[in-house]
Amino acid sequence: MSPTVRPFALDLSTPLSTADGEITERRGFLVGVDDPARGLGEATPLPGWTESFDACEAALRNPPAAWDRVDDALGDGRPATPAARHGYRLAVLDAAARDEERPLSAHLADRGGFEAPADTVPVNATVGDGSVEDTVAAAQRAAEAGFDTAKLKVGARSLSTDIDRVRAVLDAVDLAVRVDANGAWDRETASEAVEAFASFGVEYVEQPLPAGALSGLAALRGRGVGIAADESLGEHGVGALLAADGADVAELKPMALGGPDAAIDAARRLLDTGVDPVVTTTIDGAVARAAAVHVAAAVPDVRACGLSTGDMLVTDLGPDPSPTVDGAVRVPEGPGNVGSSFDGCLRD
Ligand SMILES: O=C(O)CCC(=O)c1ccccc1C(=O)O
Ligand SMILES: [Mg+2]
Repeated sequence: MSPTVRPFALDLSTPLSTADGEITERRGFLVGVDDPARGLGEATPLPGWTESFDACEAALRNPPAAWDRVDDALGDGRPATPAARHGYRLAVLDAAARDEERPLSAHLADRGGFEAPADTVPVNATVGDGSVEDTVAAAQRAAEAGFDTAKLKVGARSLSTDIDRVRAVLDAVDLAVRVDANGAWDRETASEAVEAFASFGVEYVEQPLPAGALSGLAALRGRGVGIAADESLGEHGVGALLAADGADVAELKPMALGGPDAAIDAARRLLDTGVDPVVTTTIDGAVARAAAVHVAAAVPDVRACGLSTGDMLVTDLGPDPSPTVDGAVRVPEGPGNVGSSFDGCLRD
């Protein structure tokens, strides 16, 4: 049966500025199914990372039969419409967990063969591109709010300016710092960046090279700073990333991978191969953020995740089910993804 599909649009209070452009608004769909219970999902496409808004809607209105073959969430790489699959599969998984009267995190932990899920997940503050002064000010606010880790967007300015930004933050605040270049650098610049950031004790450098450069990423490893894959994972899939030995850390975005189940299956394979998964949103609404928190909670001893993104939105789909307190998010207690707090949101 086709799911119920309702569009929404959410503005960001300040655009998130990255080397790959600015994110200013998020448009997507709430998705409802009622088998075996009432389940709610969210599909929030981010073109470049997922299909377009229109392709997402078309897929949701006519869901491919393959989405119901639940044992193969990863398929042979990226699904054609990952955000639509996410919305649909989240609704189905929510319904299943509600039927089992347990939180989605417990359902997902079982699926991954993991122990009992965590109650809280450590998170990083997300700091967009900006001047040295603005970057330090944002890092100071993060430290005061209780974060232990900040992720700084780099790659939009010259490397020497980014190095100044990172050094200024490390001098000003007591935070672990990771940086995300969103694929901006060529091999030579990436090599220089890795050398500099290793000498500062940066935790990891995310996507220093364009998505296609798996062997380039592999060549940057072992130089004193971690290498994280993000866009590369979306483009090539977990199997190819592992085969290339491309990363120490892999960013799992359930919305871009095709669902919470796909993200858990990816986490399982990464952990089995010694790569650390980090779970992040694509700046989603409250329903998909909560689902990403459940995914992260199911991953044993997960590193700080990119899940503290709700504050970037001016309005949201409802009350925040997983607010950030002291650098961690609380996992919604369920049952299902967000308990009963969004019940009725698809009714007129
Ligand atoms: O990881 C985070 O801190 C937040 C998520 C984030 O940075 C992001 C959000 C939307 C699109 C791409 C990215 C990214 O990690 O590159
Ligand atoms: Mg990234």
